[in-house]
Amino acid sequence: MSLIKGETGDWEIVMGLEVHAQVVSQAKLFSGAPTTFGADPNTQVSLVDAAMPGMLPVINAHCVAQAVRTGLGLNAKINLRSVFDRKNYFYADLPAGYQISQYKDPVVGEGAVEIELKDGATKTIGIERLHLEQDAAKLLHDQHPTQSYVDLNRSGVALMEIVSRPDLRSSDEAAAYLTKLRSILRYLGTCDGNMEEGSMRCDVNVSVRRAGTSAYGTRCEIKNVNSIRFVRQAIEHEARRQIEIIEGGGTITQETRLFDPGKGETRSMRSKEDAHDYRYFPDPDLLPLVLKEEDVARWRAELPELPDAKKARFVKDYGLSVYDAGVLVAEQETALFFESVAKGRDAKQAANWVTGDFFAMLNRRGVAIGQSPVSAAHLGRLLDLIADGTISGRIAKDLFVAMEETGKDPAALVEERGLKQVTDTGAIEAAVRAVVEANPDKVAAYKAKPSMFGWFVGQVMKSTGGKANPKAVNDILKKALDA
Ligand SMILES: Nc1ncnc2c1ncn2[C@@H]1O[C@H](COP(=O)(O)OP(=O)(O)OP(=O)(O)O)[C@@H](O)[C@H]1O
Ligand SMILES: [Mg+2]
Ligand SMILES: [Mg+2]
Repeated sequence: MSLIKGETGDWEIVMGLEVHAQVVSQAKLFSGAPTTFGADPNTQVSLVDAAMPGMLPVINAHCVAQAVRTGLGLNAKINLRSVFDRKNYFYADLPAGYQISQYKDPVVGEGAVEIELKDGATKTIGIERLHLEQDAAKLLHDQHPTQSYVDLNRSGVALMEIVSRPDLRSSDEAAAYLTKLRSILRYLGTCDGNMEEGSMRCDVNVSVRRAGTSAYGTRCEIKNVNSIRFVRQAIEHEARRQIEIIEGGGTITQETRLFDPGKGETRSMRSKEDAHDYRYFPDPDLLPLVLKEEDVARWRAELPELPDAKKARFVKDYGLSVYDAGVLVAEQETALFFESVAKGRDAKQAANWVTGDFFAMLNRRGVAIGQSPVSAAHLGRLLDLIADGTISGRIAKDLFVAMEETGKDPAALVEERGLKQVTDTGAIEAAVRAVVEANPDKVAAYKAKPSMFGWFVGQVMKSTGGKANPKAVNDILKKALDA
C-alpha cells in the first residue's frame, strides 16, 4: 500500500477519474459539421452547433456505435435504453445555455479495467458508467488585451465521459489506469487518446483518509488535466494540501480546482455543493436512445483482440514473460510488429530484439514505429541470418545499426560488406595458430591462470574482424592452448 506520511500519522489517497474521450468520428454528435483538429476558428460550425433558434439535434449513429463498442471493451453493461438530458449552465463557451449529456440513464453502465502495477501485480478498477455528451466551445483569451473570442469548432463534438469508481489509491495507479484506458480506446479506434491535442482530458477527484480507516473523505475535483505527468503532479500536490488542512484542524470543502502546470499546484476555481444545480431534464428534442440487441451482439462479435487478451496469448503461445508481453501489447502497432517478426522464429529472441535494440533505436531517433527505418520483415531476416549461422550474434548488433542507417535488407548488407561468419575451421585454425605463436608469454600466463582464456578469444575475434564463429573459436583455442 502506498501511504503518505503526515505530521500526525499516515494517510491514504482516494481517487476517482472522469475521463473525457473525444469520439473518433467525421461529424459531431448532433450535427453534420466536421471535427478536424486544428482548423481555422469557426469554420466547422453548423447552425445546430451555434444554437440558432429552431435548429434540431439529430443523433449521429456512428458516435453511438463507438460509445457502445467502448463499453464492450471496458467489459461494461450496455443499456439498451438511455436518455439524453440537458445540463444547464450559463457560460460563454456554451451557446445553447445547456449541454446535451446523459445523467440518470447513460448508454453504458458498470464495467472494469485491469491495471498493471509496478510490482507485477494487477488490480481491477471499477467503471461507474460511460455516457455520451457534447463538447463545449473554446474561449480564446490571448488574442486581444481586453476582449475574449469564442471558437465554436469544438462545440458539439462527441465526447464519451468515462467515470471510474473511487478505486485508485496512488498517483502510480492513476497513471497506470489512464495508460491502460488509452491503450484500450486506441485498440478499439474509438478515441485517438491524444492528450496533447485535448482528445483525452481528465478530471481528477481526490480525497484523503487516515490509514486504516474506511470512510471516504470529502473530494476536490481538479478539472481538465491534459497529460499523465500533470495528473501525477496534481494528485501529489492536492493530497498534501488536504492533509495539511486536516492536520491543522481544518476541514475540506468540496470544490472544483484548477491545476497550474507552471507552479505544479492546484488552486480553487469555484466551490461545488454536493448537488450543483444543473437542473437536468430529458431533452425534449431527442427521443430516448434505443439500441437493438442484435446490433450490440454484432459489435461485440466484431471487437478486435484487446490488450489483456493479447497479452495472455503472447505469454501462452510465445512463452514470453508477463512483463515483456505487457510491453509489447501496450500499443497495437508494436504488437503487430512483434508478431510479424516472431512468426515461425524463436519468439523470445524476437521479443528481446524488439524490446531491446529496436525500441532503443526508435527512442534515439524519436520516431513512432510507423516511421521506423527497420521494417519487421528486415528484422525477421536478421534473426534468420543469426539462426542459420550466416552471421554471429556480435556482428548482428553492428548489422542492425547498418540497417537503421541505410534501411536496407540485412542479407544484402551482409553481401555488400562481407560480414559472413567464418565457419571454415581451416581459417580459424590459422588465426588461432598466429595468435598463440605471437604471444608465448601470454600462453605461459594462461597455464597458471586459466581465466586468461578470454583474452585469446578476443585476439582471435579481432584478427578475423569479429566474423569467426564464436563456438569454433572456443573449441579450436582450447585444443591449441591445452595441447
Ligand atoms: N470521496 C471521494 N474521493 C475521491 N473520489 C471520489 C470520491 N467520491 C466520488 N469520487 C469520484 O468522483 C467522480 C464523480 O464523478 P461524477 O461524474 O459521478 O460526478 P460529478 O463530478 O459530481 O459530476 P460532473 O460530471 O458534473 O463533474 C467519480 O470518478 C468518483 O469515483
Ligand atoms: Mg462527471
Ligand atoms: Mg466531475
